[in-house]
Amino acid sequence: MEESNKEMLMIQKWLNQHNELYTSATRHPFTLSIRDGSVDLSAFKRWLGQDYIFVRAFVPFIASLLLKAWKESDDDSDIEVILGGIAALNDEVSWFKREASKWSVSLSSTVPQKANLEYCRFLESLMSPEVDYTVAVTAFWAIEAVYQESYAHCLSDGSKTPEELKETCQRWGNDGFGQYCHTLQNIANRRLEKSPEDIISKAEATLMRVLEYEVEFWNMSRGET
Ligand SMILES: Cc1ncc(CO)c(N)n1
Repeated sequence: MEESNKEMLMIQKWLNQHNELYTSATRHPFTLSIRDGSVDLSAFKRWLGQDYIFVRAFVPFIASLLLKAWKESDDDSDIEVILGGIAALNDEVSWFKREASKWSVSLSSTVPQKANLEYCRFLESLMSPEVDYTVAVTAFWAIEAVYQESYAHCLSDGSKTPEELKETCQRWGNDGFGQYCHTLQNIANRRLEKSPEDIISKAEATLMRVLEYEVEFWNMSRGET
C-alpha cells in the first residue's frame, strides 16, 4: 500500500480503491440525465414511487442504528446525529406524498420492483443484532452520501436541471445535507480506526454492497424489471 494511504482515513482510502464503483453510483446515467435536462419524466416518476417504498424501509433501519449506537457507541453525540436523521425522514415521507401528488404518481398502487425488494431485504439484514454498529453506521453514511453526491451534481455549475425537478435535487443536494453526510463519515472513520480487522473488512464489503444496490436502484428507473 502506498505511503499516503497509511495516514489516510479508512473511508477516503476505500473511495480511492473503489472509485469506479463509487462513480457508477454517484454519476449514474439517470441523475446525469436530470443534470443535462434530458431526463425522461416517466423514468423520474418510476424512481419517485420506488424511492418512497425504500424510504419507508429505511425508517426501521435507522431506528435499529439508533439502538446499536445506544448499546455500542463510545460517543454519546452519535445518538443525536442519528436522531437528526430520523427527524429528517419524518419530513421526507410527507415530501414524497406531496411530490407524488404533484406528478400524479399513486404511491399506494406502486409495486416494489425487484431491485428495490433486494435492497430493502439487504437493509433488513443490517438490522440484525449480529451486525456491528461500526458496519451499520458505515452503511448509513454510504446510503446518504450516494444521494448527496448524485443530486448535488445536478445543482452544480453547468447543470441544466429542469425547474420542476430542482426541489427534488435540493432535497438531497443541499449543503446542510452535505454537512450531515460529513458528520456520518467522521463517525464511521472514528469507529473504523478502533476496529479489529474482521469488522473493517465487513464494513468495506458492506460499503461495496450498498454501492452496487444503489446502481441497481438507479437502473430500475429505466423500467426494466
Ligand atoms: C435508494 C436510496 N438510497 C439513498 C437514499 C437517501 O436517503 C434514498 N432516499 N434512496
